[in-house]
Amino acid sequence: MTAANPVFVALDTTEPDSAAALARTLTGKVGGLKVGLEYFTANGPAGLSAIQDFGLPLFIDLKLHDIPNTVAAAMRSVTRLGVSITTLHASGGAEMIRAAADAATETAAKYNVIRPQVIAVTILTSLDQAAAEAVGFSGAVNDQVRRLARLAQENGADGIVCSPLEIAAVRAECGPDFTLVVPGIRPAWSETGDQKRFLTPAEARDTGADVLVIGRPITTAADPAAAAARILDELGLS
Ligand SMILES: O=c1ccn([C@@H]2O[C@H](COP(=O)(O)O)[C@@H](O)[C@H]2O)c(=O)[nH]1
Repeated sequence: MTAANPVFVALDTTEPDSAAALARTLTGKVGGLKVGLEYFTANGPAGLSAIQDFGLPLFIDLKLHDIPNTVAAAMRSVTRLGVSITTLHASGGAEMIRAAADAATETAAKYNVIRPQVIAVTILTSLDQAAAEAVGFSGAVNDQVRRLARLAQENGADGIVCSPLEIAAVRAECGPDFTLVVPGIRPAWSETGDQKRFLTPAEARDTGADVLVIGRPITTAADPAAAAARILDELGLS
């Protein structure tokens, strides 16, 4: 039996037609679709209609970060969209994470919709050690990510976003059932761009990532379907 495809493609565009075209061409080659701030601020919830008929789980990466009351209210709205995964920032604190997780649970039950996995972003993969220190994360990034992962887990988050470099530390801290969503994925043949903490798809998967978030190596390739197929091949899933 073929293992489940862990690749969620990041459809970072403002255009529903472009997102739908990519989703169409990548169906069968990716395990899920992710849209984030770029898409959601341009199109709102209505924009999801362009990508929800491909039979693939949807991940809305909103990285909520505000006071608990505000984030809980936003999480109620996100939950009603019926998506599989959504995000908030772990640095919003224990009370904020707990309020969001509870809001997702209550809203899913009330409207009989799928409860999204509530996933806490630890330290953005675009930050290297120096940049993380400059925003106040003192000490090794690895240790700070592990600390935030524990905070998220203790307050009801289903998992975290971390870079591939922290997977082993977080697994050791949080156990096998905590979902690790991992961007900062760069095949050896792709450009790194603004990602500072990255590994290849196979390295990240083999270290224990559950979800591999991959955008530009696929979406800006001359042939996105071929790029996705090449990644699947490297993962031994083709
Ligand atoms: O720490 C984080 C959190 C989220 N992301 C998101 O993942 C994708 C990565 O896209 P690439 O084109 O493969 O770099 C993008 O949507 C980010 O918003 C992240 O990269 N790092």
